[in-house]
Amino acid sequence: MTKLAYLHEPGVLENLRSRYDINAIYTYTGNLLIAVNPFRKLPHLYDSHMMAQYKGAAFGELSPHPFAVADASYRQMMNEGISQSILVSGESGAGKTESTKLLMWYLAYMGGRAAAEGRTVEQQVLESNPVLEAFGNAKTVRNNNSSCFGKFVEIQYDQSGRISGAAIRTYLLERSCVCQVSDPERNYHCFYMLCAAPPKDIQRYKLGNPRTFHYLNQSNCYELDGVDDSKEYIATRRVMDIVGISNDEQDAIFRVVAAILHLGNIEFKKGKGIDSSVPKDEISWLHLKTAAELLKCTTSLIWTGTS
Ligand SMILES: Nc1ncnc2c1ncn2[C@@H]1O[C@H](COP(=O)(O)OP(=O)(O)OP(=O)(O)O)[C@@H](O)[C@H]1O
Repeated sequence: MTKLAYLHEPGVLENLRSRYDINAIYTYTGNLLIAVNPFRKLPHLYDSHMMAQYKGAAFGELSPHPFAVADASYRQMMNEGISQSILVSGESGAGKTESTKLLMWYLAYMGGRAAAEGRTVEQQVLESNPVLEAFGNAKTVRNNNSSCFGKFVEIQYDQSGRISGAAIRTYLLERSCVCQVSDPERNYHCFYMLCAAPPKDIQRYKLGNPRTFHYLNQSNCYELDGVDDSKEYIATRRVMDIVGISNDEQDAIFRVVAAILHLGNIEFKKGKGIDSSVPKDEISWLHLKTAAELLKCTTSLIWTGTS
């Protein structure tokens, strides 16, 4: 970009477009990387052969790529011994989540251990994404898998450059989206996954058709193209195992998710006292009791865990 004769907005946009037309979705502006979302799979750009190519290559020597950014930060960390940060920003649907995953893949590849040494930390780092997406992503008008939260991912390395640990901090989860969804958006993925769980779990969490829950039936969108919620539920459970969430904790988490759906179905009417209200009818009472049962179990679990 910096080599353009005229560095103004039309020139920048034209440059991005002409590169995009030849599938060159990445462009450098100095050492900043601009990514234009291709909205289609370009697997040849991200295979292990590509990772090997970028390993140790000087920044700017190869085509612009997130692997090059990750490689430069890894090498700077190793050479100077100080922590590095990569900031990924852009509007909704721009490709931040996908770009972050590519950066994490590369950083895990660089700091990975030999297979014989066990790969749990990197595996946990990479596998944390599906768990975060299950509970923090939803379909919006602009993006079928929109992250409704911010995250700070920290990957820690030892002196020799191997991954020694990781931490993910999430913030700003849009809680208001739980109660209000407008067509054609969808609520957080976890609700639909849980409604599509195997029968024994449906029974355990006292759920059923998503169309019967107020927090889900405000919109007519229940399914996503190419996504099978029942498979996603099984996959999320498996990944929760991998990242070290115990069965009891998983159960507590899904009890809360189910209780939220039941709480959403409680309607109120005016009570006898001033400013008081009571559940409107038998059905509302039933949902209140169910939510209480689900949450009571969760609470007692937390108590046993901390005593
Ligand atoms: N590099 C890429 N290659 C192929 N598809 C991509 C790429 N980047 C993004 N996409 C597609 O665009 C969709 C939206 O991207 P992504 O979820 O990363 O956006 P985002 O910036 O994180 O959005 P939000 O702020 O809403 O969470 C993805 O689900 C994917 O289908």
